[in-house]
Amino acid sequence: MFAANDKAAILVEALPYIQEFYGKTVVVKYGGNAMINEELKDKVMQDVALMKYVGIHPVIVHGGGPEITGFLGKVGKETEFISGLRVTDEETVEIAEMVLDGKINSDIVTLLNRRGVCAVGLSGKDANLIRAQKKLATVYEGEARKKVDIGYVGQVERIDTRLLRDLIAHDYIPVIAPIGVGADGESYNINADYVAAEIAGALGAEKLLLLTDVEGVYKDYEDKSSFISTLTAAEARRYIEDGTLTGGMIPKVEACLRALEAGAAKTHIIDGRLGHSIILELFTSSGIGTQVEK
Ligand SMILES: Nc1ncnc2c1ncn2[C@@H]1O[C@H](COP(=O)(O)OP(=O)(O)O)[C@@H](O)[C@H]1O
Ligand SMILES: CC(=O)N[C@@H](CCC(=O)OP(=O)(O)O)C(=O)O
Repeated sequence: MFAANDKAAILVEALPYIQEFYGKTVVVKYGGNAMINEELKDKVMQDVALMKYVGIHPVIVHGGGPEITGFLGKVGKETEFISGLRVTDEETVEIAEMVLDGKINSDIVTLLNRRGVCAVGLSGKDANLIRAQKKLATVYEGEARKKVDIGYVGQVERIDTRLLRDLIAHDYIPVIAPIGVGADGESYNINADYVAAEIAGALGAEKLLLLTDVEGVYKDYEDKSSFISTLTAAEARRYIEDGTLTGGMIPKVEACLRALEAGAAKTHIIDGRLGHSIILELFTSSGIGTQVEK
């Protein structure tokens, strides 16, 4: 265990960060692949509660890809991803909404509330929070790229932040499921990274933290010594085009770039498998993960 002086040093190390982030908004994207077990989930909830109690305004956007895949499997439906996005027919969007809004969102709200904060669950349909339209997937083939129709997959058209700002002003923690609403009331399945990015941008968040199941970004995914701690926008774009980044890392890095462009100050991709990764990133001088910069 730590000696008393070491314990005090840890708290004192956090002080400048607590001062810096006091009163600021931090958007946390909690991905399905980082929801590994109950113990780890509770550590995320503790981190969020701690943020709240030191005066930061946390906003949670969650995913749940693996759980959606599990439910689709139970009803005999195959899952296909194109460039990190789920191909979503009418039945799939219904199941995705049920799993994300009906199950995962409510589970997170319950866990957070048990940690002594007041969380409020929302889908993007509530108060028209997330207006969406159809998104086509981009497939990169060397120099060429093509657009593919993947069904009820949405892209954010507009975030209406009024409800979020009201909730934050009254000390509630918004917990948001990545379902958008179209012009005719139809539901769109949106990758949670993109939703988190738009929300972080619209709220002018101090930070966007994307929790995932890797340490961060690697130049060569097979070589763990090629870890990148800071990625510039130009490098990020090059790595998407040249295939350095594949699958779910594409929306994640794109989300960071979009959040920066839309008004967020800093973005980080961090390892959600590591207990207390949020407070390690926020309150220690070394930080963790990959920071994506403008
Ligand atoms: N260059 C890369 N560096 C790190 N991860 C990468 C890279 N290229 C692809 N990936 C993949 O991206 C995945 C993270 O995306 P994803 O599985 O969608 O996470 P989440 O469910 O947290 O949103 C990693 O598990 C890894 O397999
Ligand atoms: C269009 C699209 O791919 N939507 C995602 C939404 C959930 C999500 O983003 O979950 P993770 O953060 O756990 O990956 C999906 O259907 O899996």
